[in-house]
Amino acid sequence: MDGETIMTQAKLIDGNAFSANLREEITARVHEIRDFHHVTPGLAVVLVGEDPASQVYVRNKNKRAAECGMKSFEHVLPADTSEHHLLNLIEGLNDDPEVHGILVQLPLPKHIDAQKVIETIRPDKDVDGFHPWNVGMLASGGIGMIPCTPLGSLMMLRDHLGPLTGLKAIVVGRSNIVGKPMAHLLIRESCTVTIAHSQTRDLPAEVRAADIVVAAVGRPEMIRGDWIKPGATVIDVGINRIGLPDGKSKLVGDVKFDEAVKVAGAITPVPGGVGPMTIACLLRNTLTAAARLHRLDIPEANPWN
Ligand SMILES: NC(=O)C1=CN([C@@H]2O[C@H](COP(=O)(O)OP(=O)(O)OC[C@H]3O[C@@H](n4cnc5c(N)ncnc54)[C@H](OP(=O)(O)O)[C@@H]3O)[C@@H](O)[C@H]2O)C=CC1
Ligand SMILES: Nc1nc(=O)c2c([nH]1)NC[C@@H]1CN(c3ccc(C(=O)N[C@@H](CCC(=O)O)C(=O)O)cc3)C=[N+]21
Ligand SMILES: [Mg+2]
Repeated sequence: MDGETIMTQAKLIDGNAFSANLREEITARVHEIRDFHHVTPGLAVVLVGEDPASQVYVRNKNKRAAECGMKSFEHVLPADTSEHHLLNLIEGLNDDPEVHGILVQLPLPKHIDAQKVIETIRPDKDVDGFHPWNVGMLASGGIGMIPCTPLGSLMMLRDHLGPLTGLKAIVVGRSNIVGKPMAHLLIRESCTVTIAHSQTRDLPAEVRAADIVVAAVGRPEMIRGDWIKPGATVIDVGINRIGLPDGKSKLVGDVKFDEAVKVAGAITPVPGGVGPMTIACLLRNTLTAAARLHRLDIPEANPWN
């Protein structure tokens, strides 16, 4: 390297470390409500079909739930499960006093109407925050369940940047599970928010204007280093498994990390960024649901409502 080249390196936002702290706080609260109120938060995870990636997430969730002292209930159903059967299962979980949080892993097989499934979950047990009641609460400023991935992303942004007031943010992706709720959270934080998607004209120029970039596209390494404004904060939500020439595979985000890390002020890695925060926020939402269902007056872990 010649002496005149100034090499900068973005700060890595460590989702593993942040989520470990959050889980520690959650564990303390779980023990507290177990000892003082005799309530053990319970999370039910429903997986339909045998998508191997989903199975990994479900295993992670169960493991982390147990570490935090929560109960977890796993329902793995075959891919040809009928919609009727799935709705009945959810109604049972809605009525089960041991279950405080219900998560149905998406995507669902095509013969099942995912929206109908989401609308069947009791809003106060909807720890994903996908039920229209919770969507509306977030959009209109009420207190509902905040979707886990956007919440985890916001916690990392606030930890790194402090107040986000007045910053220009772009969310690339407009899905109901990541892009739209993320945009709502950033509006609530008084950012000036752009939402980009597949029909956006000149995406690189839109990204270049932003102080905060949230990438939730599902296209491996699509966002390049020279799209990033120098010093910007980059949250890479993408989880893409790509094949390598040697036949193995690895996880990459939606941002070309090796390029972006030289331009950004801070960036989340994949893995070890948003993914672990998503799981920690799921447990946080389950604790919150248990406290609300039992009308317990306990402080929330890392409150953002
Ligand atoms: N870390 C975590 O915990 C989680 C990670 N993920 C990951 O995040 C990524 C996004 O997930 P999700 O929101 O469910 O994905 P979806 O496929 O539901 O949405 C993708 C969005 O990206 C937009 N898009 C697609 N191609 C382009 C393009 N070329 N330029 C601009 N925008 C584009 C789509 O636009 P349009 O609407 O026009 O089609 C759409 O709005 C995935 O990699 C997923 O695996 C998801 C959930 C949790
Ligand atoms: N109803 C529903 N809610 C979801 O929140 C939901 C969903 N369906 N369907 C699938 C996506 C994806 N998702 C992830 C969660 C954790 C990691 C995670 O823990 N990732 C780790 C490790 C990943 C690995 O090594 O495989 C990391 O990025 O470091 C990733 C992805 C939740 N999703
Ligand atoms: Mg999707």
